Amino acid sequence: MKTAVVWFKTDLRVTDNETLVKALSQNDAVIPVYCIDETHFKTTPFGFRKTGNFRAQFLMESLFDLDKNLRELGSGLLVLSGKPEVEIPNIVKQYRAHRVYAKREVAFEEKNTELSVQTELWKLHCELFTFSTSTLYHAEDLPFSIKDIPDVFTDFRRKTEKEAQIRSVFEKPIRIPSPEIQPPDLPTLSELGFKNVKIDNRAAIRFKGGESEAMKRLNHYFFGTKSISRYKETRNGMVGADYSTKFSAWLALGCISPRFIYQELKKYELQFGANESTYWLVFELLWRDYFRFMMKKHQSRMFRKSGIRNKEMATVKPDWKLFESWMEGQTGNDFVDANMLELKLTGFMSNRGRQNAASYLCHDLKFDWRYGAAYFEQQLIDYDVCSNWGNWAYLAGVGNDPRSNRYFNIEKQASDYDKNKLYRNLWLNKFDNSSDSRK
Ligand SMILES: Cc1cc2nc3c(=O)[nH]c(=O)nc-3n(C[C@H](O)[C@H](O)[C@H](O)COP(=O)(O)OP(=O)(O)OC[C@H]3O[C@@H](n4cnc5c(N)ncnc54)[C@H](O)[C@@H]3O)c2cc1C
Repeated sequence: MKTAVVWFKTDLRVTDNETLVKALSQNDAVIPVYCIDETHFKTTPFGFRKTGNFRAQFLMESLFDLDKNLRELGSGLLVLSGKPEVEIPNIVKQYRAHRVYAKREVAFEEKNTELSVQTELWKLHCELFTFSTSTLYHAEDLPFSIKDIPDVFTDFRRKTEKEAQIRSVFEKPIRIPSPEIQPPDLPTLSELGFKNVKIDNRAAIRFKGGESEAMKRLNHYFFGTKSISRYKETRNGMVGADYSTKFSAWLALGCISPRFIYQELKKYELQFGANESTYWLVFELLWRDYFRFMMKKHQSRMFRKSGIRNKEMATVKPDWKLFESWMEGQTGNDFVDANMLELKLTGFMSNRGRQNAASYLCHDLKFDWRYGAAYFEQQLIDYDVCSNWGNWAYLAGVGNDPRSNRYFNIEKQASDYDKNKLYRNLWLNKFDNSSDSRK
């Protein structure tokens, strides 16, 4: 009897999960496993936690939902805590598994963890099989080798759209043969060292983790409200649930795949018509792909202060009081402050807000951009290593931007995108908006 471990990471779904499907087709039984990696909850060299409470909560909800979905297919999720390079081999030994299947990583730390696990598995004569499962276009289908991918997005997009095809999705398995798996005992936020998350009733959306919630959000945005047909005009908005898709948090943890979104988008277009807005979502998902491919191409250079351009940025000696005022939304610039408060109190900020808040830190305060990226890493509910560090480097002027200085004139941005101060008034008023805490 051939038994394999499926090691879930940021692919917390059963639909369109090639890793799971391949493990099922090549083995008699599989053991779905998630390891709560202790390093993900440590403090980084920049002084922030790698994961903050909003994402921790979202992760636990996603694991709960994945277990439920796996159980409906006859299996369940085995949840471990510790170091993957210790915990995954232990499970392999316990179940005498001969293979481990997992998502393929591209970023520096994640890749190192993957390699450490692989090294330990080799000692047990167990092989690690990995699959690229998080992009719209598969890396192998691109019209360039990774090292030749253009460093300018438009060049990448045009050629890719012209010459590559998007693969179809992997259907959800019908049944998962597994040994009996006890329901997981997920840690509470306080066990992970966090206070309970408080819901601010001004939050654009109540993000709840898991594939089931991701599907609900997609159906709401596409077929329920048809908001997708207006996306191109509304996507720069800042107030409310439906100015943009809000798919990011579910995409970041892999509760939904970009190819599944694409498949549903095509269904929607057949039924209700295609327009510039429906296309624009593909355009944005291509940005997401792009930062992942850039990470694969440039690796640890994506995290350097001088970035992939090896460009020295003129920064000032760190003034931590100033940095704190930025984090706390107390710089005195009302547009930046409103955005930073939204991030602090909800774990989310619009794309327009992120661009302005990042530009302000890099170009107005002349702060080392990596501190901003590290704070976002802690704080964002939708943190994705490639999208976060890639966008930050881009805005700091050391990344993939062909323009030499992407400076945002914040006053102009505020009057263009928040003309009637609706957004600023929402976040800068003084009364307490936090409501009940959730368990
Ligand atoms: C400084 C900075 C940091 C960022 N950090 C992250 C991050 O950690 N995680 C993350 O998912 N996005 C990040 N983004 C990109 C973008 O701001 C968010 O994806 C978006 O605001 C999420 O809201 P949405 O899902 O409603 O987006 P929508 O406008 O509905 O876009 C749909 C999807 O397209 C993708 N997308 C859109 N814009 C971008 C972009 N510029 N780069 C990469 N993907 C994009 C996202 O997956 C998003 O969910 C960052 C942008 C900036 C400027």
